[in-house]
Amino acid sequence: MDFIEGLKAKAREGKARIVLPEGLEERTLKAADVILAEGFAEIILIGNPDDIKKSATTFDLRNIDKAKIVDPDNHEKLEAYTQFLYELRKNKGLTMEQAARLVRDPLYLGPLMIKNGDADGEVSGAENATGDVLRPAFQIVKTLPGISVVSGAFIMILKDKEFGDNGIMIFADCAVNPDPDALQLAEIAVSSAITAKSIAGIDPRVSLLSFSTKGSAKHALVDKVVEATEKAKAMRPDLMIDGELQADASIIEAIGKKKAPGSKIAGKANVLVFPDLQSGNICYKLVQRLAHAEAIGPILQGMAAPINDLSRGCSVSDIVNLVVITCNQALGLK
Ligand SMILES: CC(C)(COP(=O)(O)OP(=O)(O)OC[C@H]1O[C@@H](n2cnc3c(N)ncnc32)[C@H](O)[C@@H]1OP(=O)(O)O)[C@@H](O)C(=O)NCCC(=O)NCCS
Ligand SMILES: CC(=O)OP(=O)(O)O
Repeated sequence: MDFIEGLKAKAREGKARIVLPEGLEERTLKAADVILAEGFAEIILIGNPDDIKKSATTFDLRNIDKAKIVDPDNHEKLEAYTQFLYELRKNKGLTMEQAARLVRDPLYLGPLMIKNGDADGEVSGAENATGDVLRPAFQIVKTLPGISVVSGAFIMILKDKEFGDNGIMIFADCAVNPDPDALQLAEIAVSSAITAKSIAGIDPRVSLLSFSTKGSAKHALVDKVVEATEKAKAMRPDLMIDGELQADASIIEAIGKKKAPGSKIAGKANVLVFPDLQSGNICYKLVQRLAHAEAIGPILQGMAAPINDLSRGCSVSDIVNLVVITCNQALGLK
């Protein structure tokens, strides 16, 4: 059984309730149809019910009637959620009028449903930018205890099975933190190791990437990665973490041996931690497009409930895959 089919089988056991706030978006609707046909999740679509039904007919989607549809302008919990949001955010200056407007925004409604126990997880971002998906999630669902920085990881499924574990690697942070400091980078490395084990099912070998390997270059940007590596090792001495390593030294055995002799990670890394969001986001997209890798994510690491983002460039199968991951996260938290 391949990786995704294995996760689908697990998801089927618990049938998590996944809310899709972009219920009128074409790829999202098509993905919902596939998921409902395969029966591994319950789907909640946010959007005007008549418009959703019209689109389902236009796209010839036969399973959408199995979804629960929530009209953001007219549902039984509108007032309760408005009051809830107001209470939650009034100390941040939110007024009742603003709360009443925000609860009609599907990107706020999804996290509100999760926080109130009406859904188990959310996937969105096929048409909205990442920041717009993240802000309501951060404000309403917040982070797991002990986590100060949420980050975005991709499970990369490479065509070349020689890399990672049978072609599976984790790349992070590719989505959230534009310029993490050393402590944040260390936390991202630890969270990525946890994602590798708990979601991808691989034993993490984490490399903190740089343009330098073990002192081959001197620069403040390199110092940050060196410090982050030390902090990550101190946070979790039980994990296999090393840095600073260049990309080739991380994944090519002969180069790892030459540039970082003695490193247990060099040449064998299956979790790549990028020094900032410029490098992480650029790199995952290049590997996805040039090497035709599947990129599943960004999976948000460290959220108190599974809320995951999509790239606006996603395909229907990318959405299905991320819903599978979200179901598995939700079942893991139950
Ligand atoms: C994540 C992001 C949306 C935060 O936006 P922001 O407007 O600067 O947010 P703020 O600093 O005002 O914080 C808003 C809330 O989110 C929380 N937050 C922000 N970043 C966070 C993080 N990485 N982890 C956890 N919480 C975070 C803040 O603590 C704050 O909570 P509060 O309002 O309850 O106090 C912003 O960093 C961003 O846009 N990142 C890049 C996203 C992107 O474009 N990625 C590329 C494509 S995937
Ligand atoms: C994850 C990501 O890069 O999202 P987008 O392509 O929508 O900016």
